[in-house]
Amino acid sequence: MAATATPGTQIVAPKPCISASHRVSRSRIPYFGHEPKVSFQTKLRSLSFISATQPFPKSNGCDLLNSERHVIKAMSGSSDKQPLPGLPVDLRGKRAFIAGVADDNGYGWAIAKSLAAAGAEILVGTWVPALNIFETSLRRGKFDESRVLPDGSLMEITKVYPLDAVYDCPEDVPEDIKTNKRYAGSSNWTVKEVAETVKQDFGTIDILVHSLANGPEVTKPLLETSRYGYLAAISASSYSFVSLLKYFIPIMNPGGATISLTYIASEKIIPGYGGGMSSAKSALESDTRVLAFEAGRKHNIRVNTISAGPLRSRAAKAIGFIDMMIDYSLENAPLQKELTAEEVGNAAAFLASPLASAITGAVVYVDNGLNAMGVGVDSPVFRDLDIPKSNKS
Ligand SMILES: NC(=O)c1ccc[n+]([C@@H]2O[C@H](COP(=O)([O-])OP(=O)(O)OC[C@H]3O[C@@H](n4cnc5c(N)ncnc54)[C@H](O)[C@@H]3O)[C@@H](O)[C@H]2O)c1
Repeated sequence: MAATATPGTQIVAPKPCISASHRVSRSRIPYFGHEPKVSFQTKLRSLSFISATQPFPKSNGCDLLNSERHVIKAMSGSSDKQPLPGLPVDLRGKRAFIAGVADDNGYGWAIAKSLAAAGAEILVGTWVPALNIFETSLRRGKFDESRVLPDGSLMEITKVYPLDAVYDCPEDVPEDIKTNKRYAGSSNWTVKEVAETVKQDFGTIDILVHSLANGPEVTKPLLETSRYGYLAAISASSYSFVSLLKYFIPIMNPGGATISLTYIASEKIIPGYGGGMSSAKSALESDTRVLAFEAGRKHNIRVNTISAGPLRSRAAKAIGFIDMMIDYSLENAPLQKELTAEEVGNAAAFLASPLASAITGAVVYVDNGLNAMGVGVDSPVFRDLDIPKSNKS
């Protein structure tokens, strides 16, 4: 089991048994459609209002049998799953694992929210050095404002797993990382171990999201990038996706979907996006096609990547020129508006849903159309051209 606490809760238990903070709206009751292999006790423990160290409350007049009946109903999928009107992105009964969530500013968080809004149960994988602060912030309610879903309920994260996607299994972890104090207190965080723990906890998942990247020399031009920096960028930003699929596909239900995040620097020159990160994104896109074939044929799993426009995330701010890229997009993209993380989240929810059942091996651009431009129309050479400006009404 992962050595982390489980923030949030998913189940509506009978009122006398839980505090108000544990109550969630009816729309957040999960459907455990595919997981009968897990024991009832394990399921109870995995539900976050009962932590692994806290026994199920027996005092204060709780009707335990009633509670159990209630939980069993939620887990059995026998809840009244009514068809929604229209053509909705309906992910009720699906479980998603999102790798690369460590705050509420990035694409991973936005994708988690959109998947949750569509009804999916949310598990996240958080980089070990960022785990403590993320869990503490979650617990203290620092993210509560950004947890609000369109229906007014709060996004619930059923479990946070420590993860370092640069390591596949314990044998790969070097001594200096094993003894690093930022890793002390966490265990089972290599990709293989996380997949095994998710399997123990929940049996299966339906959606896998890779929203992580790292390039230690990203601020250096490619010509000045070391072999170490280049390979580290590929390892953290590209191979990590291959590794996640390798270990998670065996616990994914057929018909499932996987999504990663890429950037236009994979195919066009973006000065400033260095350190081998452009190469890493090219590899990620190429792998998306090959993995789509392999995962599609063998497991009926779809593999897509979203080429997202610029967002002021923590990782992007570290590169140092994100505001320039946002300004450039505002000036030059067909749609003259700032891209929101939610727009990428919603595209991911669509791609993960049955509505996208024939889409695989694709690079899907969610960037206000910037990728389609052949020139930057804000260049002074175009000053005499009558270029339409958006009507920002
Ligand atoms: N922000 C942008 O402008 C932009 C544009 C296009 C694509 N993207 C891509 O979106 C994805 C998410 O990035 P973001 O910009 O939302 O920033 P972010 O900081 O929210 O996400 C990056 C995450 O990667 C995690 N991470 C780093 N190394 C890791 C490792 N070894 N194991 C596990 N997790 C690790 C970090 O802790 C962080 O949570 C990345 O793939 C990024 O390249 C971002």
